Amino acid sequence: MKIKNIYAVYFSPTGNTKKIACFMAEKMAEQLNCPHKEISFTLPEERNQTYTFGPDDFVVIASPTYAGKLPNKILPDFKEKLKGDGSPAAALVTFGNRSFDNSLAELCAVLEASGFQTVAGGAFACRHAFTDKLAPGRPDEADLKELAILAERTADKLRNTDGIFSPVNVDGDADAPYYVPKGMDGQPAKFLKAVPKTHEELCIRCGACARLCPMGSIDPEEPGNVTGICIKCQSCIRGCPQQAKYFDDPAFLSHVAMLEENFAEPKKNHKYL
Ligand SMILES: Cc1cc2nc3c(=O)[nH]c(=O)nc-3n(C[C@H](O)[C@H](O)[C@H](O)COP(=O)(O)O)c2cc1C
Repeated sequence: MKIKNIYAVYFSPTGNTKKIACFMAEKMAEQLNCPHKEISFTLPEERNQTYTFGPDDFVVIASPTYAGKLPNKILPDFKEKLKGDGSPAAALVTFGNRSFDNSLAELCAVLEASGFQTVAGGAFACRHAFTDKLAPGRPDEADLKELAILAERTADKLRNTDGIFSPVNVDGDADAPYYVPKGMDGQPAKFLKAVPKTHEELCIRCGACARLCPMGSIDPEEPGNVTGICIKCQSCIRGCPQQAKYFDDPAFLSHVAMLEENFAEPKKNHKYL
């Protein structure tokens, strides 16, 4: 089949998923000799509109893994705002070196239900949003090389098929429950209500945290005020030029310590065609 446009669509609060999605789209565009565009699905205003793709668009759709699945507060947008018309798609997830569990299976199921044909899938280990000690520096050159090969093989699959694909078969169960985060004591770590704090003496009121928050939950006038839901994505923490944001919730910190203790061994990427 002939592809006319390639899109990279990503939800990516701390940048890893964007990197993976855009790299795959760029490589696919080189392979198939067509233009590529990126669509960020990260900020509230970016998730307000519906994106509809045609049968000769190839769409790379990428999400981070949160608690072993797709981020639950973004799931409704993934389901309702992305529409395909038999559009071939690559489903990609990133994960922070613990496990992608069921996120890729869930993404594939959502895309198939929304009119996409999943022709390729991938789960790529990336630096954990919570800590630089898990998968530090990833995605690195070796990861991108693997992704380039996946792009090459996906392009071959598109060239050699008439436009009808059976859904890609990935690991995981789309209907499985969320992973329950544990603390250092092995017990569930309950930090659902934790919100980022602000070192007022460092904050220069630049508004970066408010602009970057995917939930629009930070008051731009008073960045110490969290006015809505916090999904713990770490966008404000990593995007603050003053390092003025932090989490001090004991259950959250205990979960991060548990991850650092038990999930430091580098994980491999998974690719599906
Ligand atoms: C709230 C939250 C939950 C996460 N849950 C998992 C998980 O279950 N397994 C895992 O390996 N990584 C997990 N991670 C790590 C992210 O999947 C990883 O850092 C991802 O690459 C972040 O994508 P981004 O840089 O595009 O924001 C989680 C991160 C956050 C913020």
